[in-house]
Amino acid sequence: MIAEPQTTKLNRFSRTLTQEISNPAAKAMLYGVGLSEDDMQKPQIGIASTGYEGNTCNMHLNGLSVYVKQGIQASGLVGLIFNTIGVSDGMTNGNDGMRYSLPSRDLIADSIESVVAAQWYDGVVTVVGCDKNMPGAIMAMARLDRPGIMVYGGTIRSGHYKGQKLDIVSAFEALGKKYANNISDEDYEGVIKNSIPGAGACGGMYTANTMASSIEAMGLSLPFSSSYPATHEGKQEECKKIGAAMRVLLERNIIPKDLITRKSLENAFTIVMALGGSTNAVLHYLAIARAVDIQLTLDDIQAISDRVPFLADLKPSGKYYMEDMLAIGGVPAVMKYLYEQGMIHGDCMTVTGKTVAENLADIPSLNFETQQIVRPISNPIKKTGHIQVLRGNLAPTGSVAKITGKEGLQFDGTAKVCEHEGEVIDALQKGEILPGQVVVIRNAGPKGGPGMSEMLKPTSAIMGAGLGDKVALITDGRFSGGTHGFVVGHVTPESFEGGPIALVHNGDRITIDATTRELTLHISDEEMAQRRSEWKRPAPSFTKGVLGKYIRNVKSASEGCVTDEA
Ligand SMILES: CC[C@H](C)C(=O)C(=O)O
Ligand SMILES: [Mg+2]
Repeated sequence: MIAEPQTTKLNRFSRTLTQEISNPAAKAMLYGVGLSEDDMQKPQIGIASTGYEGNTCNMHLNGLSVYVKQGIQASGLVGLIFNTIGVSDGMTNGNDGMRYSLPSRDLIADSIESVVAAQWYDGVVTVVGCDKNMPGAIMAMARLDRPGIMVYGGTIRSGHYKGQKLDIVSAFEALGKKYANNISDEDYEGVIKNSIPGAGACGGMYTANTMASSIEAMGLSLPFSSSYPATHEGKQEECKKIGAAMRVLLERNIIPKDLITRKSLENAFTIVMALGGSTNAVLHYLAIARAVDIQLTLDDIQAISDRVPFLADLKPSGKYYMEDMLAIGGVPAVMKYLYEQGMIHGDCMTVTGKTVAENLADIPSLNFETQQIVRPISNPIKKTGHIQVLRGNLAPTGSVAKITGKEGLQFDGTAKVCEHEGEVIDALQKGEILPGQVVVIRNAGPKGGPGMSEMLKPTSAIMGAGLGDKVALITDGRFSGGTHGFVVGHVTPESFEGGPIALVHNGDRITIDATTRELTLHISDEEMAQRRSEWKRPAPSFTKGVLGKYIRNVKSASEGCVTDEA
């Protein structure tokens, strides 16, 4: 019941609290937090920050949220900051804290959805940094039928030590070097002390930068959001512009569901492929698509990989950092190039209120004479995408490989089974990981882990030990964006569900073939059936708390590990 005259149509949701006579206590509380009578007529925007002090990816986000709020207030809207959680992937990779990383994506989504819906905000701005923040924020925005914009906290600057540039992966790979006696104690400490110089998300084309770049391509953040480093003044300017953009979205009632379409998801994945992004993008876009009821499948992602070349010489497998991208025109320049090549759909709407093509109109083109980071399509790093969906008797419902071609396209080897990622480290220290082996890490899936941990520690240790092109690795866990080498993750069904990965024995022959897209365990069907009849489902390692709840709810990696579906 509207009791007071309606002065604006933009407060579609908040007017329930500010205009309806039946919610006097809510209005009283809004006066209590400092709103004026004038403010009661204005649309209210929730500003969700995943800021916290303990993670470099997130340590500056509460500060950025204040700039967002300033821009929102300046645009005649009310901005109200709230916080939600984040888990540091950099700090949890290689330890049991990692079990909480992927579950944190859904916790973030659920908490943003809860606050925005319960508090009747008319729009939402998410200010996010570490890996799971971005997909979590977008999943929440997708569920909420009101305008939303994501602000990425920005990439970190590179660290420096003895004339070399460093990032977080340098610290992980230093461990492999230490095991292989390839680094002095002084340099080991030097790398650790100098890898991370301050605020910003991990600096290569790792998961945070992958998600930020592709979400920008999908149209859910302002152009350049993924390219301004965390400490660049452009980042603060972007925050201040959010208010004006939000006003346009409110006036035209453009909501994330209008922006997340099959075409814009294709744009997102085109950027993931061209830039050599993280395999985690597969999980996250499957989940984002499901949030808007688009049936995106692994085969759709493979189809994009088949037509989009891998072009960018960015870390982990390449030379450059995300901080280097701004100087060549950032993600918009890459998008423009791909748009001109017919690889990006220009007619998708974005949070600027303009289409992709309109946003790109004034963007300078990539200059292939002056920059070496992004190659032309005529001279790609790899003709097709580095992310490949493999199936076969070892992954009947799919797996996701990261194959840049640098280590070849086929690997034939013998299984070295590790029941936990820690066993890889032990085996490396004992010199038991040998050229020609396929390291199999199981019990690492969404239910079995639980939480489908990233295997950055073992893959970095293998790299650091100089075995990157001699050993392959398969797992029902997933990979950090920092992982490179011959690796296959997301093997489904996972071992906890009795997937064939649970039935591999030491010494079995395994073939990984990115040309036929097959993952094969060379045993007979009879032998497979025999082993299956002897297999017993393990007891879940948690029955209560977040992880117990996760084990009961999470879907397979091939379904994006969503937790909100029956
Ligand atoms: C360097 C890797 C980072 C910590 C990560 O977790 C990812 O990219 O997924
Ligand atoms: Mg990660």
